[in-house]
Amino acid sequence: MEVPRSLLFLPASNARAIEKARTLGCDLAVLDLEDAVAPEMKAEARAAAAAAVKAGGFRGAVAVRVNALGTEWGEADLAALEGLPVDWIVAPKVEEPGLIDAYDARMDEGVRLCAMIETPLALMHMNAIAGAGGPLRALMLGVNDLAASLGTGPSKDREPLKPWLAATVVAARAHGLAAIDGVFNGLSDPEGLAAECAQGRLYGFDGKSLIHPNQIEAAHAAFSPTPDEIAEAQAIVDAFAAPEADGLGVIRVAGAMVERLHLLRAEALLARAR
Ligand SMILES: CC(C)(COP(=O)(O)OP(=O)(O)OC[C@H]1O[C@@H](n2cnc3c(N)ncnc32)[C@H](O)[C@@H]1OP(=O)(O)O)[C@@H](O)C(=O)NCCC(=O)NCCSC(=O)C[C@H](O)C(=O)O
Ligand SMILES: [Mg+2]
Repeated sequence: MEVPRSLLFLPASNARAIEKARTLGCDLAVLDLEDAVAPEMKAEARAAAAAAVKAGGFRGAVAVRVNALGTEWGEADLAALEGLPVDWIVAPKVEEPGLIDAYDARMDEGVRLCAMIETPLALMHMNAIAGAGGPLRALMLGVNDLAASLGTGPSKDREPLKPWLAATVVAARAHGLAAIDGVFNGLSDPEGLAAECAQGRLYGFDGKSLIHPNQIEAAHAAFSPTPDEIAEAQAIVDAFAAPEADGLGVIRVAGAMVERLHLLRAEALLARAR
């Protein structure tokens, strides 16, 4: 599975943004039907998202964030995507593992599901949600809704959200899912964005959700393996491939102890770099 590094949200009601998204290098364009679309525009946005997915032309993969099942729009959003070449469906505010089955029953075979974790109840149920199986392939933290529902105060480095950044990565890793970091709301704060992308990578996230085209490059810089990481991983692979490493579980590489678990990690990093 290709894990996206950059997931660019755009309101499906914004035709110009859809056109623009087709020209951009984001790994995944997420046509939003939920919070970026006003209630009176929901039906129009749904039709626009379906038409855009059908027409294609995106450089990367394409997703639709539907309204939650249980809202007055959720069922119709999913029905409108039936038979269309959508790569991912993003499900907002998932709070119960049973919901994953409900999405599964309404999704075409082969379409991947990304569950958004953005409420206190979701945090409490995260292990069960992540382990629900079916089409679920990723967890995405919804930091705006989460901060609002937790009542956290403003903080430069996301101090109050740190336990939940880590918990999301833990739940994703425990069940073999991709972990996607939340959005950065600043539109003209490249340093803040770079710092937050780096923080997400440090916590173990695979990619970041974005809100503006000018955020794509920072996500790619943070979530792609660096030349140093590639060189280090290649050195580990080469060292274990050497005849003298035959039958050894632990060796010395560049002055450090390296075990076979590091070999697996190095191989995964090289695969991601390719
Ligand atoms: C935030 C914005 C409303 C800002 O829009 P605007 O001021 O119009 O941006 P610019 O003038 O700088 O735009 C320059 C050009 O780029 C295009 N554009 C802008 N944003 C996007 C985008 N997201 N995707 C594609 N293209 C975009 C403009 O059309 C201009 O194009 P052109 O005229 O051809 O030069 C706007 O950026 C925006 O709507 N962003 C997305 C908002 C969104 O989808 N929000 C929902 C998800 S975020 C969230 O809440 C996650 C989660 O649920 C949580 O709880 O945390
Ligand atoms: Mg949200």
